[in-house]
Amino acid sequence: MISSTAKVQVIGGGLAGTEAAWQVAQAGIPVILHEMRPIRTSPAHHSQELAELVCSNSFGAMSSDRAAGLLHEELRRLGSIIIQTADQHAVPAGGALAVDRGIFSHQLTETLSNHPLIELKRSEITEIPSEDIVILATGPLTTPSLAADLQKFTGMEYMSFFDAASPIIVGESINQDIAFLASRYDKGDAAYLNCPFNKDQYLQFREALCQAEQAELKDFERETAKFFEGCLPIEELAQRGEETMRYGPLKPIGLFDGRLGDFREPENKEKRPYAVVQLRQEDKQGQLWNMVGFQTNLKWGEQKRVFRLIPGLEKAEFVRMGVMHRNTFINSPQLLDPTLQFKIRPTLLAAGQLIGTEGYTAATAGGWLAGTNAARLVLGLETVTLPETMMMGALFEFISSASPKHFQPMPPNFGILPELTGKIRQKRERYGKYRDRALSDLNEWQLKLNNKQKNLVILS
Ligand SMILES: Cc1cc2nc3c(=O)[nH]c(=O)nc-3n(C[C@H](O)[C@H](O)[C@H](O)COP(=O)(O)OP(=O)(O)OC[C@H]3O[C@@H](n4cnc5c(N)ncnc54)[C@H](O)[C@@H]3O)c2cc1C
Repeated sequence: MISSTAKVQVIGGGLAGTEAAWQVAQAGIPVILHEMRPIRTSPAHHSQELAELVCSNSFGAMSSDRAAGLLHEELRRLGSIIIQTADQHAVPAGGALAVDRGIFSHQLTETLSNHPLIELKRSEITEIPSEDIVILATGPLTTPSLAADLQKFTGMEYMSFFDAASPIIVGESINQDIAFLASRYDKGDAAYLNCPFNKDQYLQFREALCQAEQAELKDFERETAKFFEGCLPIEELAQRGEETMRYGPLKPIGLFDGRLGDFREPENKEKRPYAVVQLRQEDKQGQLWNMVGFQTNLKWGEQKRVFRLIPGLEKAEFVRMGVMHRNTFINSPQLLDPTLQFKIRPTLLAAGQLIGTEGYTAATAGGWLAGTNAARLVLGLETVTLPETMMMGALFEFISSASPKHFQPMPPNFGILPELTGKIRQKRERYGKYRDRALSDLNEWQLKLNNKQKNLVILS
């Protein structure tokens, strides 16, 4: 039962919903945040904490000359609780903003639970509340009953693709006589554990991956199975060709075991690995490591058998196995305004992967915008779109990993500029131009936003 006194309700306590609820509360407005876990869990989540990171623990490149880094910086300046908390609990990740996921999510849960204007309710919402200002942030694994109600409300079919998560390994079970610490091109700290293959080992491993048994997809899923090109299962990559993994997650370039000498010395050339599996630190203590780019749909027993063929992982103990599942999203360009309000009901907003944005940082940016606009609706203020520079950041983060077909579901101004699809080099050049004026534009925009808000808060 939904309280009739609530002004704003946020459904879903993932990255988008957590950010959205915080922005509403920080604007001085009471908000109910509905999160179904642990009453009901999803196929990808493992805890009952808010803002759980379901696969990698990385928010992407940190540097503000990269799309993700620019978005981080913009969100930081806009008071994002997600980015602020990520900064506090960062772990070494060679130029990326990666976090200790357990502490990160736990602290966000505590922070939101202790906010006097946030009421955290642990229950599944099965219908879109008809009253109040509502933000839908239930993510790619929105429960079937709410999804059915949303479909009824919009009158539109969902879109979907398949996505997968990588396994996590106990650090002590990794053979560190074989695995070596290094970041690619020695950038930043030596933050990754790298498991090196020679050519024979690589070919055997690929063969085992191609032969391994996959978990069953349901019939209707098999028919429609479209993978997300930025997050392909490792066995799918293995099947695409002998070299595919070596140009993808097993890329050896820039990685050398310093214990073997200086990589610049010609006699050490043949000691360079043929392929490398990278492990990224999961927690501050370095007790857990996730397998970078090892999303998989193999049966769990097969994952253990095949991944233990990786040099250094012969005795690996897994605390989490890889999983694959269907992601659902709505046709945002048709349904939403760039303010993330539904065209047919402006008091209903949506954010996060449910609207087709991909990645932790883009979900956070959408949550920030939906929360800001929900607050502005309560305050009687005009709703806003993301500043152009931030849209560019969102766009570029999104396209750096997505295939063109996934642009479609993004709302018009939240990262869709059709002329920018494809052609990575061209995108990068254009991005450079935007980056240069990004942060100063943001300051101006923020000032305008604050002034408007201040005036109206005083008036109301
Ligand atoms: C398996 C998988 C792997 C991924 N890997 C990565 C990655 O490595 N890096 C990256 O940047 N991005 C990754 N993504 C994408 C990224 O997770 C999402 O973009 C981001 O988490 C989306 O945030 P969100 O808030 O929209 O959804 P979520 O984080 O999924 O949050 C939605 C929340 O809503 C809750 N919920 C659902 N239905 C209901 C309901 N009816 N009532 C109440 N609560 C409900 C869920 O329990 C959940 O807590 C991955 C996604 C998946 C699914």
